Amino acid sequence: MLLPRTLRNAPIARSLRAFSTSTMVLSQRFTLNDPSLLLSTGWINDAAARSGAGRTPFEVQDPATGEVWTRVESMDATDTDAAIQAATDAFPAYAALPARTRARLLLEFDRLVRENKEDLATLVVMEAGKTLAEARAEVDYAATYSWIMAGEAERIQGEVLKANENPSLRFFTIKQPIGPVGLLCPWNFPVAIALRKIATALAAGCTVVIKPSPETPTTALALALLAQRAGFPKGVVNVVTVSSETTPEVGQKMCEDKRLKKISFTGSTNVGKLLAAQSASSLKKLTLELGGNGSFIVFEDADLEQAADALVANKFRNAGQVCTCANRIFVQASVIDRFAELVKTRIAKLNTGHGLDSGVTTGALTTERSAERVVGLVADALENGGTLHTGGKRVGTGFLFEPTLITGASRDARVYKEEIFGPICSLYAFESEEEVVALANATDMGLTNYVFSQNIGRAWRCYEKLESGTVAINTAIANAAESPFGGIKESGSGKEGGLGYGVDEFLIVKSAAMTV
Ligand SMILES: O=CCCC(=O)O
Repeated sequence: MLLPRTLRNAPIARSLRAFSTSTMVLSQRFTLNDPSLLLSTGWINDAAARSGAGRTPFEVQDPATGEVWTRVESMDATDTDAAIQAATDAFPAYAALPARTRARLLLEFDRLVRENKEDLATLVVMEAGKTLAEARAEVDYAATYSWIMAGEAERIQGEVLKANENPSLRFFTIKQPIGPVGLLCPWNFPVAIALRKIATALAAGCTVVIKPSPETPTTALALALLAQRAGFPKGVVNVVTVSSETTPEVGQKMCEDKRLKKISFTGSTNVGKLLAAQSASSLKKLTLELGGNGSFIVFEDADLEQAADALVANKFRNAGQVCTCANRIFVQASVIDRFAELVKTRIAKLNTGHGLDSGVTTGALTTERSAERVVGLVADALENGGTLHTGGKRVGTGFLFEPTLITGASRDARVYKEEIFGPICSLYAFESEEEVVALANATDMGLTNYVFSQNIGRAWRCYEKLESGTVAINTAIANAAESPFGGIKESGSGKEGGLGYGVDEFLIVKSAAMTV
């Protein structure tokens, strides 16, 4: 790989520094092929950072058991200031690298992510509670972004325009990296969403300050270390690890600090609104991937077996903690009983447990808070007329919850109105296409909707009329790196991934005029 001379030898020396940092592994449940990937402090200027205030590290729990398995240093607004300065200092030189150099660095980063797939997947299981199969799939999915963004780095181009009413005037545009950026990452896809944001920013020529969730700091740190080993220059990738106590001050600092030119956030709509308010003082550009309350619509002319397979795959993936998970499941009245039976049969084959144990198909909710919330949602659905067909209870000592099927809950139930973010399927009957489109659109959210029908005209009409960033037709898969992903209404603004869309979020367009 042809890198500038200053970049070529740097990774080895810097990696040695990383190895010398102490990590705390408190679990016998797993081993890593490369134990140096597990870091316990934040990451600033290509070195493990120690918080100056000497605070007690925060605990990271294994969601399947509730046990603490590692501790990570809790950083605050002062540490964030240092991380922002590192990204600011590194920006001019990084932004000036040729696009092909950035592409090569990204390809090496991509190779290292794939090479370390097993370790990254193991960390995902331990911090997020997924099954190993889901965690491996997440790393594969993550790497589709590092791969595609390497190509995107080379495709950033401007245009030449002729002024139609003035033949002697020409206009040009160039696209330039927006500057150092803040990436606020969620716990439900700690590798995929982080890498999607990191790779896109790096492709554009931006330097980054990453704030992972308190639940899932170790994978973000491992990604930073791999970025360093790939040869990204010092200060280009920085990570501020936060406890739940320091999260608010660090988020606010990142939004208000004028050195960061953009925030990309994935998380809840409420937090997205708060970050938007905090970013107002610096009029920071925002990409917000927020909550959903998507519909999964099954018409009587659908292939019901296919729809049931898709629903179970969609709804119980990551224990239902996916922003694109179906929330309100509308089934045409003539087939709802049969469909419920098909879903129940499939749920009976699921096995909830620790993600590293064999035979487990459904992992844990990531936090105690989520598990308790899901308990409350089921109780509320039953109080609002719902019938419980299967599931409905917590199991084990951690945050495991049985895959659950409810029918007949009213539209007053919280499972209808709120984003469930847990393993609950709640089915509602509808009569006509017009009715179900109106019901699906009667929400402030607009992320993803699903339509199952063999009638191509009907599927197309729904695609056009449903108010969401994405409509998936006869499939449970709503997203891929090639497709622009992002919500409308209160599900957010801006796009991630896609050809040109995601990277444009990290670029400014500068125009020029010239007389010829
Ligand atoms: O939670 C949201 C994940 C969305 C996706 O990347 O498919």
